[in-house]
Amino acid sequence: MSKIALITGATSGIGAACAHLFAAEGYNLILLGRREQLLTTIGKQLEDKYAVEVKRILADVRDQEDLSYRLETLPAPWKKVNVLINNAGLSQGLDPIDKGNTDDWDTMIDTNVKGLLYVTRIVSAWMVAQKSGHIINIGSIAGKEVYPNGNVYCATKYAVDALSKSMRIDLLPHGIKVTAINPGMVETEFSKVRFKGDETRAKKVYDGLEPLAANDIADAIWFAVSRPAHVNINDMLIMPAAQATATIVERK
Ligand SMILES: NC(=O)C1=CN([C@@H]2O[C@H](COP(=O)(O)OP(=O)(O)OC[C@H]3O[C@@H](n4cnc5c(N)ncnc54)[C@H](OP(=O)(O)O)[C@@H]3O)[C@@H](O)[C@H]2O)C=CC1
Ligand SMILES: CC(=O)[C@H](N)C(=O)O
Repeated sequence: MSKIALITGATSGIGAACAHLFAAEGYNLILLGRREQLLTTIGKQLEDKYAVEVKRILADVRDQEDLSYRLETLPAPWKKVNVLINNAGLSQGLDPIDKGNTDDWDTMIDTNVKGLLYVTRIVSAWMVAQKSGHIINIGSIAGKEVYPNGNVYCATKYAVDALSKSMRIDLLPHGIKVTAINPGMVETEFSKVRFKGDETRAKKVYDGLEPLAANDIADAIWFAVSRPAHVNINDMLIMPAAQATATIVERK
């Protein structure tokens, strides 16, 4: 059987770009997300174009019981996952701490931290059993430096940074690589989700500069995954040329 990549949040943005790139490289895919129509369409496109096999998992990473059931009931050959891309994540709201919406906080913590942990708990155990694997965690520049009103989103990405470092230690004896990929501004559905569907506000984030595209991050992930067996890329911080820090950008 070909190699297998499991990608969470595969229905848009960085996750969908990874699905295309890994399929083009001949990987069979397990695609996970909540939007069934997109999972179906993307899966079919990749099967037709690249003659790879695709399993779709319609799941919310916050729902531990359902997620566990769906992963654990995969047929045994599909549990031989070579690459796990922990990409599902989101930001909701951009408010000072005294005005934040606590439901948004719960959503971000439950998705970006607890969801990532639930998936990793299961898939890392499969990797330990097979004594190989590569886990890619999608962090952020927001996990390297905080920015005004980023508070809880930044905290979740700092947690991802800490988890990447500690997973690397825990999984070292088992021959499993862990890579943290930390993007700056990437134009995806990210800002639309952050601003709850306000397309005008979302577009403004990228006004006057060329942001990264989802493919730029997929390329970086592929670079990390395609290194020789003795090489691990621990951490990458990738920003548009027009971005210097989380908040300092050059707009024309
Ligand atoms: N775009 C950017 O500027 C940056 C993004 N990032 C990170 O990159 C990752 C991907 O985001 P990006 O591609 O930009 O944004 P998108 O909004 O385009 O993609 C997010 C993906 O996550 C999935 N997702 C969200 N919540 C859940 C959930 N509860 N269960 C399962 N899947 C979920 C969505 O699928 P569905 O709705 O179908 O469930 C979607 O496929 C995130 O972790 C984000 O924090 C980091 C730095 C910068
Ligand atoms: C500051 C960034 O680049 C990031 N996309 C975010 O909004 O957190």
